[in-house]
Amino acid sequence: MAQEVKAPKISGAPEFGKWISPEESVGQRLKGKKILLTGTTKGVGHVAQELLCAHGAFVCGSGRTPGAAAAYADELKAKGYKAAGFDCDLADYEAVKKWVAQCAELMGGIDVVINNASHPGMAPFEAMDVETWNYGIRNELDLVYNVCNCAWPYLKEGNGANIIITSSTVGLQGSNSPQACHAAAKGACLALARQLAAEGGPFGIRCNSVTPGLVWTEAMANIPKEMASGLVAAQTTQRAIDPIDIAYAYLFLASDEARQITAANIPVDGGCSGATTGAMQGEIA
Ligand SMILES: NC(=O)C1=CN([C@@H]2O[C@H](COP(=O)(O)OP(=O)(O)OC[C@H]3O[C@@H](n4cnc5c(N)ncnc54)[C@H](O)[C@@H]3O)[C@@H](O)[C@H]2O)C=CC1
Ligand SMILES: C[C@H](CCC(=O)O)[C@H]1CC[C@H]2[C@@H]3[C@H](O)C[C@@H]4CC(=O)CC[C@]4(C)[C@H]3CC[C@]12C
Repeated sequence: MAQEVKAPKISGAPEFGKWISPEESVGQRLKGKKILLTGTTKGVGHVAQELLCAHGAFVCGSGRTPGAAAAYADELKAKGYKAAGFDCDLADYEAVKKWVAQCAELMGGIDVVINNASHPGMAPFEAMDVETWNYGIRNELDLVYNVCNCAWPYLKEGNGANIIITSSTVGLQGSNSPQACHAAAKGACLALARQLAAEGGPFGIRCNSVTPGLVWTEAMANIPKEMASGLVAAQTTQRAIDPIDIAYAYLFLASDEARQITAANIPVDGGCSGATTGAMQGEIA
């Protein structure tokens, strides 16, 4: 049964005035922000949790390996940052509801939700069985619904509230990698981000997406060298994308610097989605 929706927060004449001044923002771009960040035990999320903490945020992370997210958060706390980490299978709605409530209680609310965690089901389409498809939808799309739906009531009370959904260049364009489910789920993430921006606007909630190209995380270490150079050659920047490049996009979109940016997508793909170098993208088996 759908719950009753409270009246929108914003109506009537615009309020003019400054939220931040340039000197105030130096080194404190996320001062006081309370951030939920999914998937912090490795890859982009691991780098992003430290970067966002370093810019003044309190960041609560999550992981599937028991104890891993908490252990990493302890390392960040030892550096003087405000961080926490909990075990949570984000594909399990009830587990997410508990995780979100735990984090909201710990931080005293939630201002930002960054849907970074994801795990694709990969196979050539003709060989993609229903289990692989359902696994990918559960772990690339359903988990975004779970986290955003559970966090929504807290965001309505948040300060400069916003959601970031991490998609992929494959959500924008097909590729020669065997990833039909990954493409479908990441394309749906783009549509969901625009819709949540529309429904969140009256409640002061922004929503944006990020579409990374190939990011050189630990998981990519065993990609054959000729394939790796093929993938980078397809980027106009001709430089491998580092996990921190995605984390910088999170930092900007989460901050009040992006207060007038919503329903937007930021490609962090070395130029792949906007221009071609003529070089072929290598196929990732
Ligand atoms: N690495 C790449 O080349 C690209 C990555 N992306 C996207 O960027 C985001 C981050 O990617 P990476 O850091 O490379 O991923 P990763 O595989 O290194 O890390 C993903 C994290 O999410 C967690 N996770 C996955 N499913 C989960 C679940 N059901 N419950 C709890 N935790 C779960 C994993 O345990 C892991 O900690 C993902 O959304 C990915 O789809 C998009 C395009 C390219
Ligand atoms: C094989 C990777 C998943 C490994 C795993 O965790 O099981 C895929 C994770 C992200 C994918 C890449 C991403 O979607 C961006 C690129 C999209 C594109 O157009 C070319 C293929 C990608 C490099 C794509 C390849 C598969 C991943 C690395």
